Parts: sequence; structure tokens; C-alpha cells
Amino acid sequence: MDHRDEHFMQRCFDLAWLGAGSTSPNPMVGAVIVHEGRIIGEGYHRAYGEAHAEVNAVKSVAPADRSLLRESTLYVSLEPCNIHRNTPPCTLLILQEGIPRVVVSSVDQTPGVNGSGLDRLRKAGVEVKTGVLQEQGERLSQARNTFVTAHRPYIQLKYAQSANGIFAPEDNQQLWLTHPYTKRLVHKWRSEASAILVGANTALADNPQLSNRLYYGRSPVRVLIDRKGNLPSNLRIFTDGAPTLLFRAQGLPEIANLPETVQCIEIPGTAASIPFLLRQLHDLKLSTLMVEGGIQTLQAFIDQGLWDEALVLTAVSYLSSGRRAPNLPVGPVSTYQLGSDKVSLFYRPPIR
Ligand SMILES: NC(=O)C1=CN([C@@H]2O[C@H](COP(=O)(O)OP(=O)(O)OC[C@H]3O[C@@H](n4cnc5c(N)ncnc54)[C@H](OP(=O)(O)O)[C@@H]3O)[C@@H](O)[C@H]2O)C=CC1
Ligand SMILES: Nc1c(N[C@@H]2O[C@H](COP(=O)(O)O)[C@@H](O)[C@H]2O)[nH]c(=O)[nH]c1=O
Ligand SMILES: [Zn+2]
Repeated sequence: MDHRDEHFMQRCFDLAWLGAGSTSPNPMVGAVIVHEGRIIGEGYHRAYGEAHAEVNAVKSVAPADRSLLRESTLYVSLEPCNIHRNTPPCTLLILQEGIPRVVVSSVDQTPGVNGSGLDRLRKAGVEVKTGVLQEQGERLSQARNTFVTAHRPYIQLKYAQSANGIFAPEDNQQLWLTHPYTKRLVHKWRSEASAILVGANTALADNPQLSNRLYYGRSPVRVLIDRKGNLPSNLRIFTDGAPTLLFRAQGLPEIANLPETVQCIEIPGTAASIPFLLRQLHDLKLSTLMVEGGIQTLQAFIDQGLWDEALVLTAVSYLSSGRRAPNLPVGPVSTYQLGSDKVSLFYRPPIR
């Protein structure tokens, strides 16, 4: 094991995460260029449609170091692209610059790339090493890979519970359980999601905004399921001027004076609402979806195996009664303390 490769790959990951919230539906990617143990260039994919990490890394090399590119190693968290979309292929740049060695963490599952970028480099005589810190590298492109292979957004379930697993009071009122620090963290997560969904009862009980107002960056597009069309039109989600997608059953009466920011989408009579909704979000290029509740909605995603990770906030308080949190079929992969809350991460077990 060459620990230097791991060391520089870790730097690629750190750079890649700086693009969180602005690259989707592209993956987050970081790159560094190393000459005899010294970093001479580094870059990351900053935003969808803009230059790729490799291009920014090459651009950052000082004029005095440019001649060293022909003796350097390019580390990149994702296989270099080999197709011309918003930008020219990075494989071409690597060959033009004469970079002799490329070290990659994980393969880009995008149709048309999927190993062909590595093949092209190898065929041209570049020394290619892949699979360095692969599991960590795949986390950076998991949303992208889900989007291009399963044709649906990457789904994050997010919810709060009391220390003894209570999710909401019996009477379906809003109950705030978590610490203000975690509220800010949730708003950061929201800034990284393309869309955010709640069920009809939550929209009514909480009248939420579902924005990232305590953080910076984009707020996600709100998504609401109201099959029966019962929700009042004065909810914030309809009136506050930010975009909302409203999924309703076919044939309901039109909602009077609905603002232009609310787009109604009819669920065809025979369609299962969640798969239909996910397909629509995919077609709108919304590549990550945060599902914030309530219980029925979260449990429906879990029961249908339509989730990828769950972010669960456990508060310090015990509640003597109330509705229990949804059942996840696995234990957490990690838990840490934030303020008085515990923040746990779960991954869906692989489907056999
Ligand atoms: N602790 C936490 O983190 C959170 C707590 N809450 C709390 O949860 C409570 C609300 O939860 P809950 O009553 O379970 O309601 P939900 O918010 O989950 O809404 C349920 C409704 O969603 C609609 N729906 C649409 N598609 C589906 C589907 N495939 N499966 C299930 N429902 C679907 C149904 O309405 P229809 O048939 O009309 O379409 C259903 O009645 C509130 O008290 C709220 O404050 C909410 C969010 C987070
Ligand atoms: N009760 C509860 C949460 N509830 C979630 O937050 C939403 C309110 O969003 P907003 O209006 O943007 O502040 C609400 O509809 C529900 O999805 N979240 C938490 O982090 N902790 C909590 O204890
Ligand atoms: Zn590229």
C-alpha cells in the first residue's frame, strides 16, 4: 500500500466537498497535481456547468511549474470524463498536458464514461491506478451514480426523535425536539439537497418553510404530496414565493389563485405515488431528495426500499407518550454529539 497516494487522495476529497450544494446533478470532484511529493496544483468542481476539477487544478499551476506537468501525478477523486457535454473531456486535457501518471479513487458510472476514461488514458500510455480510498470516494458521487443508474434522486430521510424514540404528539401538532445547533446543521443539509419533501399532514401541522435560511446557498425545491387536495391555499409553502411542486390525484378541482411558483403535477390514477414522483424529479434534473416526514410518508419510502441514507437527530428529552418514529431496518454507521443532540447516519442495506 502506497500511503502517499492515500494522503493526496484525501486532499482531493477535502477539495471536492467544497462543491457541496452547487454541483448537482454533477458529482463533487477534487484534484491535486503532485511533483516529487510537492503539490503544484489543485482544484475542484465548483458548480454545475463550470470547469471540472482537473481543469481547475491544471489552471492553478504556477507558470514556473508548468514544465513539471510532464513529470507529475494527477490525483483525482473520480475517473476523468471522456465525453464532451458542458466542457471538453478531461482525458484530452491530461493527454495534451502530457501528464504521465493518474491516480483515481472511483469510477464514474455515467453512461458513456464508466471506465472508458481510464481505458483511453491507459491506451495512450498513461500509468493509471484506480480504487484508492474507493469507499470514501464513492460517497462523493453516490448521488450522481444513483441519479444516472436508478433514474431517481438520491434519497435522504431526515427526522428528529426524542431520546425514547417518540416522533410526534398523538394529536399531530408540531413539537420541536432538537437543539438550535442541529437546526443550523439541517439547514446546511437542505442547502445541499435539490428537493425537499413532506407529507400532507406535516404541511398542515407544521406549516413549514423548508428553506435553508440559517445557512447560505440555494434552498431546495419544495415537494408536497396532497393526493386528496385537502390542503388550504394559505400555507407558507404556497404563498411565500419560493418554488413548490404539488403532487395531487387526477381530476381534482383547480386551486383558485395559485401563485405561479406552485406547479401542480397530477399523479395518474393507476400510478404508485412515490415512484411516479421520483421519476418526475429525475426528469426535472433534481438529483437529491431530502424527505423530512411525517411518519406515514417516511415509512412509505422505507417500506418501498426507496431510500439511500437516513439522518436521524435524537434529542435529550424523554416523552411519556406520542407517535413512535419510523422503523429503519438497519443500525447506524456513525453517531456523533452536537449540542444536546445525537446525529446518526444510516445507509440502506443493499437490495439482493
Ligand atoms: N419529528 C420530526 O422530525 C417530524 C415530525 N413531524 C410531525 O409528524 C406529524 C405528521 O406525520 P403523519 O401524520 O405521519 O403525516 P405525513 O406528514 O406523513 O402525511 C401523511 C399523508 O401524506 C400523504 N401521502 C401521500 N403519499 C403517501 C404515501 N405513499 N404514503 C403515506 N402517505 C402518503 C397522505 O395524505 P393524502 O392521502 O391526503 O395524500 C397521508 O395522509 C406531525 O405532528 C408533524 O409535526 C413531521 C415531520 C418531521
Ligand atoms: N420537529 C422537528 C423537525 N421537524 C421538521 O422541520 C420542519 C419545519 O421546517 P421549517 O419551517 O423550515 O423550520 C417540519 O415540517 C418537519 O419536517 N425538525 C428538526 O430538525 N427537529 C425537530 O424537532
Ligand atoms: Zn471532466
